[in-house]
Amino acid sequence: MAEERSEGDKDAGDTAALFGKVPSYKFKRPNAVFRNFITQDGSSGYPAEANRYHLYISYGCPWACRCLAVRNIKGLQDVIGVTVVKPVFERTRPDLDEHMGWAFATFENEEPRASPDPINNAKFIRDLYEISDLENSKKGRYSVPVLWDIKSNTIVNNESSEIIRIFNSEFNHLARNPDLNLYPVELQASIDEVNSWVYDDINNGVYKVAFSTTQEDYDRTVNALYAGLDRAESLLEEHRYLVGDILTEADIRLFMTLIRFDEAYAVNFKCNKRLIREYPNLFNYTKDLFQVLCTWQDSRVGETVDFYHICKCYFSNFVGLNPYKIIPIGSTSWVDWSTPHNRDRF
Ligand SMILES: N[C@@H](CCC(=O)N[C@@H](CS)C(=O)NCC(=O)O)C(=O)O
Repeated sequence: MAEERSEGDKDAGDTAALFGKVPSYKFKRPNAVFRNFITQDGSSGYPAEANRYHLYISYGCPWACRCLAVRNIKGLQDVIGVTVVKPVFERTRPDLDEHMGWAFATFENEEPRASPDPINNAKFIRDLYEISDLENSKKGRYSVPVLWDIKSNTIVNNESSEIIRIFNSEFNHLARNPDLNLYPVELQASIDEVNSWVYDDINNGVYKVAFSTTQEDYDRTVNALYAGLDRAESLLEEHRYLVGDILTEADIRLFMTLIRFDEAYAVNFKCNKRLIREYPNLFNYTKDLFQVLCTWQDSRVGETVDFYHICKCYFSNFVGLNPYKIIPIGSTSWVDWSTPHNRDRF
């Protein structure tokens, strides 16, 4: 069930490139460490049970939001709980080291839509990694999403591409939408193929652009990003979704990058050759996805998009890119993702 080559495995590397410091080397996304699977039959040691697992996310993070979107669209809201962290990093061990990371709200309403941790009463995502595996956690990357097993008190998986597959296939006996299959067998090869270039050029591509430290690197990565967007634009000329006419995980994965693009990536990440709202197909597709996901069986995936969290997260946490943490005025006020689109012509 795992992706043969998971995204985390592809780009092993250093963590300082991600946040805070200005890196002097090429951007590499570090490996996710926890890679266990939950299975319906329990054969993996982690059986799919209601209210046993908990998902920790940030609304800023596109990787975490894909997990939230799949959990919602499958109708697992009453089966898998969710806690949202605050959008801005904090010092996690002020007396010990310099680490800045995801923090839980200390009380309800401290920050809109962020909450205290109801499961572990942790203060930081870092605490969850240290409870699970202190030695490995010393490598120092404490990312979201985190899928937590309440019963054995550990992180089960922190790789979004795997968590969405777990939610898609392993909880069907508990899901409100068991028949929705975002990774059907007959489309798996096509989905994998699309995921591969969408990940390299677009999902992860925007980060490669942002963390380029030479003009040469920037030129190369930004050209790859726009080649990827152009490729998606022309695919969407022929079909409603990326892999034909049915919604798959490939769409949810692309959507989470597109919806952040004009606000965050075009500005803070220097991805400004063309905005998503200037691409006829990508713009309408993003609206379509937003609307389909919002209304599908009350999945309320639209609630996974929170521009307050997105802007606070992107403009505050990448200190090397935006040292004064100014949040630019942006355009969310005029882009209404719920306005008509032309995608139902297919
Ligand atoms: N491979 C991971 C990547 C997740 C990831 O990069 N999350 C970022 C937020 S967008 C994070 O939590 N970074 C915090 C840190 O690295 O300390 C996945 O797809 O699940």
